[in-house]
Amino acid sequence: MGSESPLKLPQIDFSKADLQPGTASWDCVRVQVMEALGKYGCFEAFYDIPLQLRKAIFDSLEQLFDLPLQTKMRNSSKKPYHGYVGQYPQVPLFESMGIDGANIMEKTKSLTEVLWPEGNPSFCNSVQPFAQRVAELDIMVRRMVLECLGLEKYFEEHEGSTNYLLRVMKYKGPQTSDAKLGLNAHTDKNIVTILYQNQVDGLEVLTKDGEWIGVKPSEGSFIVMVGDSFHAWTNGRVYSAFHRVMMTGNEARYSAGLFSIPKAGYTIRAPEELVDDQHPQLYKPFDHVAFLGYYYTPAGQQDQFALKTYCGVPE
Ligand SMILES: O=C(O)CCC(=O)C(=O)O
Ligand SMILES: [Fe+2]
Repeated sequence: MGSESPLKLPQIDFSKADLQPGTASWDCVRVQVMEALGKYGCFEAFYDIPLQLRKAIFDSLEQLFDLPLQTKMRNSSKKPYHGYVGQYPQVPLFESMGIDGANIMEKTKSLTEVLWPEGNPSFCNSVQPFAQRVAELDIMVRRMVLECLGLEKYFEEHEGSTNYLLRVMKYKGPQTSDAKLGLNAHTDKNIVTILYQNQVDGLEVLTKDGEWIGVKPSEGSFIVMVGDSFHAWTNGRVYSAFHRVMMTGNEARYSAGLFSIPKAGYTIRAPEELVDDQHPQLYKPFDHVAFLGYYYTPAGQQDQFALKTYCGVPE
């Protein structure tokens, strides 16, 4: 089925002022989160970000992608997919820039200086607060999942084991009403991804039943999505969904994804509480950086089930 499918992602309201652990509204949201992430691997979150910041972030993205290619390419990184990525013949509409540690002002500032040696305070002053605010949502979601699994004792370890990468994307409009591939179908490899987009839709999510849902977030809402590492850590209790971007029309789509990513040296291992006869262990413990070593080989890039190939436990 195409993106005309009437299916919709679950919508969850995080905009209540008192959404704190231990409150009745927290417990109510947490049940919805667990249900959505178990079933779809993602949901739409209503979450307040000041209107001014929302506008500023898209102004910053436009400025960034309008820079000359040579300038954008100055953001190179040893870590795969953390620097500038684009100009791929298979996905000609797509380009993306990684902002490693975007929630930390020093880090965002140093990338800003690479791109704009003359300075660009409005860029840091939109990107850093945006990433910080979205990181708070990431933490809430992860805490809720751990609580639902009765594993809150692991929360601090879990929280301390990740870094944030803000990856911002531009997809050119294909100038046609035929849907063109913006980004290949994939599952994210990290813990949790939180996506925010402008008014141009294009994201599609594959359900467990094999139907593509066209995602049409309301203005100002976010898409929260589980990555393979969280799926593995929970021994499958949360699902990591395939998703892709399909583009039509003339307008450019801008999106920003905050990725929580396991730190190098942290072994992802499902806690013993989550492994039993009904729930046999799905993956052997693995190091995320080593796994990416496989994923970014030519074979890994062709492999839709890279994590399973890399460390899946045979049934
Ligand atoms: O642009 C989007 O909405 C999706 C991007 C995405 O899936 C990714 O960067 O992993
Ligand atoms: Fe993705």
